[in-house]
Order: sequence, then structure tokens, then C-alpha cells
Amino acid sequence: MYTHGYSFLLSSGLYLPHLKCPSLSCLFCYFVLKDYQQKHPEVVVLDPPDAIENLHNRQSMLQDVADLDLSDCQGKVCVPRQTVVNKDPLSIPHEVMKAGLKLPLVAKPLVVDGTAKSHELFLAYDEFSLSELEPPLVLQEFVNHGGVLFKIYIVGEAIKVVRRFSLPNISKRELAKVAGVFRFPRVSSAAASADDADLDPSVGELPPRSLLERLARELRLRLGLQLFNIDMIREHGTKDVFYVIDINYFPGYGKIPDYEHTFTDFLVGLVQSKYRKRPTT
Ligand SMILES: Nc1ncnc2c1ncn2[C@@H]1O[C@H](COP(=O)(O)OP(=O)(O)OP(=O)(O)O)[C@@H](O)[C@H]1O
Ligand SMILES: [Mg+2]
Repeated sequence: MYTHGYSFLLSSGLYLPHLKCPSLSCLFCYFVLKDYQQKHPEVVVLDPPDAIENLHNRQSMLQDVADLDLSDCQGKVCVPRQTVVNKDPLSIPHEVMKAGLKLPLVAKPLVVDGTAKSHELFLAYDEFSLSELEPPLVLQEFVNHGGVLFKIYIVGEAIKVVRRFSLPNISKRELAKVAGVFRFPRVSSAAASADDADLDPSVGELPPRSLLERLARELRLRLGLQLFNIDMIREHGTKDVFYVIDINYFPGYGKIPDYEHTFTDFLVGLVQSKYRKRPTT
């Protein structure tokens, strides 16, 4: 079994030995896997490296969500308005104005490559301080969401949702009073689960199941992936307007209750469907 960052390889129902790799998006692993795939076309590569690569860029990762039309569903799923600045930090204020983005903004490194630096995020309260940031960056409108985030884990056809604490709302008053760009800690690794917290139902209520099922199915097809998670927030003050802010490949499934069963069911299902497809001799 090849677990780190990339796909599971199944060869006639036997797993390959586990290869250890320190990085979630190691280029070496990427080429090893590509090479292996070419030499062993009989092996099922669950999630193709090229599709995984798509999630390592914060601009391309959200494109498929932006293209979705779920208007016939119970709710709306959008992506925050955003723009990309590749080079000149001094051009950021102008680029933000050109794109018509509203403050405050979240500044995120464009490429997610498994390093701590690629997860260094900043909140920007005024346009002039934006030049202090280091491109290449995605600048995204901050969406007030009541401080709760939904992590939606996809394992093939299975969907599991957990609640995590997130950044608090930013009021107009605070925005008017504060200036500058501020680095904020990696909330996802620090935050405790919000599943047992006494949350205001208008904030903590899970997104409708039918919406999640449709979203997961569409993204599985469009991204061409089976093992990923979606970070989604509900726009504060609405019941059913959601924003996808991040998609991660092969996330820490340990955070979902009963993940062992979800995973083994998925793997057993794969082996069974492989055997079913085999021509009988
Ligand atoms: N547009 C946004 N509006 C409001 N909050 C946001 C927005 N984008 C990000 N955040 C907050 O910042 C956190 C981290 O953002 P994001 O998931 O995009 O970055 P990341 O580097 O992948 O972080 P992590 O690895 O912790 O998930 C989110 O969990 C959320 O709390
Ligand atoms: Mg995230």
C-alpha cells in the first residue's frame, strides 16, 4: 500500500509495500509513481498523480467548484471571490482593486507543497499593507461564518462530516479600526473538534445531506479523485449559502470517527469490483 500523499496501488488484490515519504507532495514520489504506472499497466492507480497535482495550486483547486451549478439543490455552494498575484508585491493593492475584492482578505500562498510556509496565511485589513506580502499569492475575500468550519471527508462514495472551530467573524467596526496584515495560526491543526460544543444551531447545523451528496459526487467526477476532503463554511446570517475554501488530497482521516471501517469498506469494495470485472476463463 502506497499511502503517503498519493494513491493506493492495487495489484491483483495485493497491496504494494508501504513506501515512506516525509512530504505530502513530494516530486520524487510523483515521478516514482508515474514511472511505476507506466511499467505496470495492470496495476490500478486509484487517484492519478496529475489529478492530485491539481489540488496543489489554490487557484486550480477551486475551479471545479466555481463551475458547478447546484441550483436544483437545497442550498448554494460558491467559492470566495479571489485573485492571484504572481510577482510584484507593490502591484497587490492595484490588483485587488482591479478584481473588485472587498476587505478583509485572506492571503494564501498559491502553491501548497507540504511545507509549513505554504500554510502561512495572513489576514489583511487594509489595501496599503498588502504590499508587505510575498507573492505568488491567492487573495481571497474573508467570509464571516460564525467561527465554525465543516470538514467533509470523501472516501469513494462515503461522506463523513466533522465540525471544527475556525476564525471568528470580523465586524465592520473592527475592520474600520484595524490596519495591517496579520499572520494567523494554522487553525485546522490547533482547533479542537467543535462537534461536542454547544453551538448556536444557526452556525453549527450541518449542511443538508442531499447537498453534500451532490457536491461530493460532482467533485469526485470532475476532480477525478476518490480520497480527499473539502473545507466548507456557511456564510454567517444565511441558512444555506456555503463556500468551499480548501480541498485537500488524502487528508488526516484519523479525525473522523470510525475511520477504520469507512476505509476498509472502501478497500474491500475496490477489490470486489476488480474481481467482478475480471473475464471468466
Ligand atoms: N475565505 C475565507 N473566509 C473565512 N475564513 C477563511 C477563508 N479562507 C480560509 N479561512 C480560514 O483559514 C483557515 C485555513 O485556510 P485554508 O484551509 O485555505 O488554508 P490551509 O493552508 O489549507 O490550512 P489548513 O491546512 O489548516 O487547512 C480555514 O480553516 C478558515 O478558518
Ligand atoms: Mg484547509
